[in-house]
Amino acid sequence: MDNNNDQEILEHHNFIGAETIINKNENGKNDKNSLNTKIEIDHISSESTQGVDLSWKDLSYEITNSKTKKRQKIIENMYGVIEAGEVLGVLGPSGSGKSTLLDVLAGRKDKKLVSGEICLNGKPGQPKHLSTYVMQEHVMNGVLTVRESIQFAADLCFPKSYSAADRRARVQQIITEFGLDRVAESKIGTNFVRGISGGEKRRASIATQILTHPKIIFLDEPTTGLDSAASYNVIKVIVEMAQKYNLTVIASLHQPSTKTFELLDKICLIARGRTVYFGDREPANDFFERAGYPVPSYFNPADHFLYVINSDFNTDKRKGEDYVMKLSNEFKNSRESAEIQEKITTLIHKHQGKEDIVLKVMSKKKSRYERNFFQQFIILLNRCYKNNIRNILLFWIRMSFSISLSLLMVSYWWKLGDKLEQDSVLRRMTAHFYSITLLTSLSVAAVPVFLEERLLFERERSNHFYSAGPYALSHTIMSLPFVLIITLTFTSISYPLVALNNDIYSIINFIILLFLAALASESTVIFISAIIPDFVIAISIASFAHAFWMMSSGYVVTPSTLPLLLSWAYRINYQRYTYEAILVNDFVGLKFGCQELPLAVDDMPLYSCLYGDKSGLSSQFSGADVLQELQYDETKIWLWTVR
Ligand SMILES: Nc1ncnc2c1ncn2[C@@H]1O[C@H](COP(=O)(O)OP(=O)(O)OP(=O)(O)O)[C@@H](O)[C@H]1O
Repeated sequence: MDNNNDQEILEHHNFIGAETIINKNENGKNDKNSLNTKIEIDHISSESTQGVDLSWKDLSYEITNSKTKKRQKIIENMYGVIEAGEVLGVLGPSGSGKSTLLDVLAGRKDKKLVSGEICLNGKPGQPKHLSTYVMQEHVMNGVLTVRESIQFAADLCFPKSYSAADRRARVQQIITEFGLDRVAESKIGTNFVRGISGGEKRRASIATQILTHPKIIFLDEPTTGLDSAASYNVIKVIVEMAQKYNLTVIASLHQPSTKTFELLDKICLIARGRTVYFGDREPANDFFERAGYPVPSYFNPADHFLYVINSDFNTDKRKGEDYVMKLSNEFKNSRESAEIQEKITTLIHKHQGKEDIVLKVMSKKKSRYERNFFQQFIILLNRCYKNNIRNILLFWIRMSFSISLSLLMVSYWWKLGDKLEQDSVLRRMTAHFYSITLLTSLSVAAVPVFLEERLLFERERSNHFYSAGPYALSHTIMSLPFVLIITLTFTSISYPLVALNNDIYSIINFIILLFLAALASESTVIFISAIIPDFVIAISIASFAHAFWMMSSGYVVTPSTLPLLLSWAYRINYQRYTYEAILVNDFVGLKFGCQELPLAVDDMPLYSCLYGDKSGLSSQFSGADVLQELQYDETKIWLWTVR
C-alpha cells in the first residue's frame, strides 16, 4: 500500500495522530492490516499525540456602535501564543472583552469585523473545525443520567469504526477521567427532580462536549456559579485532560481562587479590550512588581491582578482609559512581551515547510456528521422517547387541562345532541368551535419545554452532533402519541356527554380532525419557539397566534364579513378547515325540527324554518340544508382534512 492509500485510510477514519502511526509501521513497510489495527487501538484509547499550537497577532474586533454610530474596538491589537498541552486562563474585569477574544479565536464572530492573524501550528488558519466551544450554561437534558448523556454524545460523535462496545468503553473512561463515577447513574436534574451538584453538572456538560478530544477547547467561564472547591475540580480535570491528550485549552475565568489559579499554565489579563499581561503565570508577579504593583504577601495573585487592572470604578473615564493604556504599553515594552512575540515567530519557523496532517484531517472531520440521517434520527428518537417518558409532568399538566376543558364543555352543552330542534343548530356549531379552540390552546403550555430544548439543540448542532432534519423528525414522531392521547381523552369525555353524532364514521372522523388540529397547533408553537428565544415574547406570540386563528376561523365573524386583513388568514387557517370539516362530519344525516307557528291554514300546520324549505309547509330541515346555507360543501371533507 502506498502513502496515498495510507492517507485515505487515515482520513476515512478521521484519525488524529496520523503522522505518528505512519512512522511507527513495522519493517519500514506500510501494512494495511497493521495500520487499521493501530487506528482501532488509537480510537479506543483516543490517543492523539500531535497537538495544535495556537497563536494570534494584532487581533482586533471592531463594531459600529448602534447608538453613537462610531466605530468601537471591543478588543485591540491582541497577541498571544499557547502550545498544545497548555491551559490558558483569560482573566479580566466584567466587560473587558474575555468572551469576545474567545469568540474571535473560535471563529464565532463576523470575519468582516475581525482584523489580525490567527495561526495554527505557525500557519494562518481558523480553529473552528478543530475546536469545541463550551458555553457558559450547562444546557443538558435533566431527565437523563450522566452516563446516558455522555453515551448519547458518544453514539453521535464517534467515527463509524467505533463499535458499540468501544463507545461504551470510551464513555466509562471519560466518566472516570472527569471524576463522575459516583454519580454516573444519577439524573442530571431538573426544576422538579433533584439532580447532581452544580460542579458535577458542569463537569458532565464539559465531558459531553469534549468527548472526542477536539484539538482546541474554548471554555467560556466554566466555573461561574460554582464554589471554589467545585471550580478547582473543574479546572483540574481540564488541565489533566490537556496534558494527557495534548489539547490546547483557553478558558475565560472570573475570579479563580489561589489554588485554581495555580493550575493554569498561562494567563492573559485583559482590561478594556487591551492585553495588560500575557505569558506564563509565575512571571506575572515579577511584571506587576516592576510596574509598581507588587502582589502583597498571603494574597491571591489573581485577585490582586484583577484589582489592579480594573479601572471601571474610576469616576474620571479619561483617567481610567489612560491608566489601562499605561499598563498595556508597559507590558508591550516588557521582556515578557518580547518573549511572546519571539515565540510566535519561532512557531512559524518550526512548522515551516511541514505538511500538517493533523490540521488537514481534523478540518475534514468537523465539516461533516459522523452518523447518517437515519442513524441520527434513531439515536434522537431514543433520547426523545426517554425524555418524554421521564418528563411526564408536562404531559399530566396538559392532560388535566384537557380533562377540565372537556368537563367544561359538558357542563355547557350537556346532551345537546339529543335536542334536534332548530334552536340547537347554533349551539351545536358553538360546541364544535370551542372543542377545536380549547384543545388547540393547550399546546401553548409547551413553549417553555421547546425553549429549553432549543438551547440544547443549538449547542449540539453547533458541535456537529446532528442536523436539523433528524431532530425535527424525531421530535414530531415522538409527539404524535402524546397529542393523540390528549385528543382521545378530550373526545372520550366531551363527545358522548354532549351527545354528538353517534355514527361510528363520524366519531372516527371527529377524532382524526381534532388530532390534526392539535398537531397543527403544536407545530405553530414549535415554530414560534424556534425563532423567538425569549420565553415571555414567545408565549405572548403563541397566545396571540392562537387568538388570531380563532378570530379568523369564520365562526366568530362569518367569512363574508371578515375584515380584509383577516380574510387572507381565513384562507390558510387550520382552525377554519377543522371547524368546517367537523361541521360537515356532524351535520350530514341529521334532521332538525322547525318551529310550529300558532296559525294554521285549513288545519294544515305552518312552520318557521331557519334553514332549508322556508315556505312554511316543511316541518324539518336537514343538516345538509344548514351546510348548504353556510356554503360548506360536504364533498370537501377529505380535502380539508389534508389541509
Ligand atoms: N456587538 C456588540 N455591540 C456593542 N457592544 C458590544 C458588542 N459586543 C461586545 N460589546 C461590549 O464589549 C465589551 C466586552 O464584552 P465581552 O462580553 O467580551 O466582555 P467579558 O469580559 O466577557 O464580560 P463578562 O465577564 O461580564 O462576561 C462589553 O462592554 C460589551 O458590552
